[in-house]
Amino acid sequence: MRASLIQIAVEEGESVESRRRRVASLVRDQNGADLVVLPELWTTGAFAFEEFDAEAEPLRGPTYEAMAKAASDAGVWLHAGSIPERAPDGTLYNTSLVFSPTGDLAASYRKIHRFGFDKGEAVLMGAGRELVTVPLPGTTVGVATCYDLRFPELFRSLVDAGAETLVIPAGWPERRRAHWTLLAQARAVENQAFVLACGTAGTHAGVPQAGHSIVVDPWGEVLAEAGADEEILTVDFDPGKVATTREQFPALKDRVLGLKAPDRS
Ligand SMILES: NC(=O)CCC(=O)C(=O)O
Repeated sequence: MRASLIQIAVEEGESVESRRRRVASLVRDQNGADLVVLPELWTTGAFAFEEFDAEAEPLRGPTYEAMAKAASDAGVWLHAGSIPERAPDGTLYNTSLVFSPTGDLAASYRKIHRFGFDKGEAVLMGAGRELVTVPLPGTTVGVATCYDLRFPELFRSLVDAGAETLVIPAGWPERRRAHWTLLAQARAVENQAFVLACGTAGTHAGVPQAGHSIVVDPWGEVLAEAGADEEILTVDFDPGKVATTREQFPALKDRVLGLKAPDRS
């Protein structure tokens, strides 16, 4: 299976409309890939909180239209990263879109863990509540977004739902780059799954982005890692390695569930 992670530079000098056209063209160029992955909130930038409201779109808005067409032009599965979605009731969500090679929407995922504590995304956007897996030929993809990477129980639930390849669009800052690579490897090792994590490059809203998109195999080996700038990271991997790793080192079967601390009251 060939995956291309498009690590887009999100800079303030470029309009959303021209970035959308540019990204559609980059996706169309990936017609030899099976799966193409884009980062989180690449239209606005994940830290451009002030832009979320003005740039929010309905699920089937301009980014949906452009990405559906790009996926079908290239004939690829496309995880189109996420958009600031405005739901019919007016609530904003950080929503990922996954398209099939015919340009049909295969899945959408509203980010569950919102970043910002008492500001930014955490107060401006609603939280998703649903796990999302997508069956692709040869592997089942589990979907999560950026800050979700810090919550291992989400990934374990995705694995319980059948996920073998974990795809994580992000807008991760340079300041916490060490966490990004460490957590991507941890999620791969503990879940014996591929991790494809695609971040942004550039600086927006004064926050330099980490880049360093990364692909990790179920044994925790880094198959490919991008640098800091805009880059297309292409990797060939064998999805069958998930089954062989889980058979040869069956740690997932040794889970002990339902543990409780003794009641000392
Ligand atoms: N957009 C995000 O979710 C940022 C997450 C982040 O910066 C972190 O977890 O650290």
